[in-house]
Amino acid sequence: MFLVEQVKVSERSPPVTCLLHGPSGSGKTALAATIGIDSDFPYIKIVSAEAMNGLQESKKCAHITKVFEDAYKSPQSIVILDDIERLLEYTEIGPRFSNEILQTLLNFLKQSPPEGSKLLVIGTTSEVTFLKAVGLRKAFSVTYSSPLLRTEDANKVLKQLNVFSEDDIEEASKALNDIPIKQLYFLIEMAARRDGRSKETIYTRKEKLSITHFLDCLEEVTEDI
Ligand SMILES: Nc1ncnc2c1ncn2[C@@H]1O[C@H](COP(=O)(O)OP(=O)(O)OP(=O)(O)O)[C@@H](O)[C@H]1O
Repeated sequence: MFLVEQVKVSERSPPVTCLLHGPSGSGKTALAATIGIDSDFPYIKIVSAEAMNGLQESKKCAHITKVFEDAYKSPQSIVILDDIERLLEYTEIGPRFSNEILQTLLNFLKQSPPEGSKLLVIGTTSEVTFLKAVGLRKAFSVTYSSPLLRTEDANKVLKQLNVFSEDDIEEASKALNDIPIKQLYFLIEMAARRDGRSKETIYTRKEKLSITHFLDCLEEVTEDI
């Protein structure tokens, strides 16, 4: 929430910009959304590849422009640029991306909002090297790396979720290291299915998850990688 406070006290200047980078599924979008929800800003908008699906390049630029222009009408706003590499239509093979969308984003990251309007831009990416190569990374004033879960982090998440018995929480977390939080949820849900239970039953803590099934699922998923 430091970022939100920084926007509130900022004088008229370029927008406060923060890039969250890290592996896919490590919680970047969730963190950006939480910052938006916890702020009391009247305008919060997520620009995502899903929302622009099927649009031509020029229409995508127009969509992004509209989001920023609407933000400028609000005294305090947050624009989340989710999965920037996907917004830029980046493909590793080639590599290819949309220069028109890149220039549109660079323009809004550098441009000062009009007087009376304060803006926080949060970008997320799993492809920070690509962003660096096209000059987008340095357009953000702050960068934050979203980490994988280590054993002690997994332990905290499992304690909160409370899907295992106490002893099993310790055993499960010892088996986990350096995994994205999304993969932890995936494993829990996979183990629940194998147990013949719905994920709702597990998450609502009506029944505990079998550690044996969980560890089997972990082994299978790790083998697949
Ligand atoms: N702090 C958290 N506590 C609980 N669940 C979380 C947390 N952060 C993320 N999650 C969950 O983990 C999953 C993945 O999170 P998210 O989509 O934010 O990752 P991401 O890094 O943006 O992934 P991608 O790069 O693939 O878009 C989501 O289902 C989300 O609800």
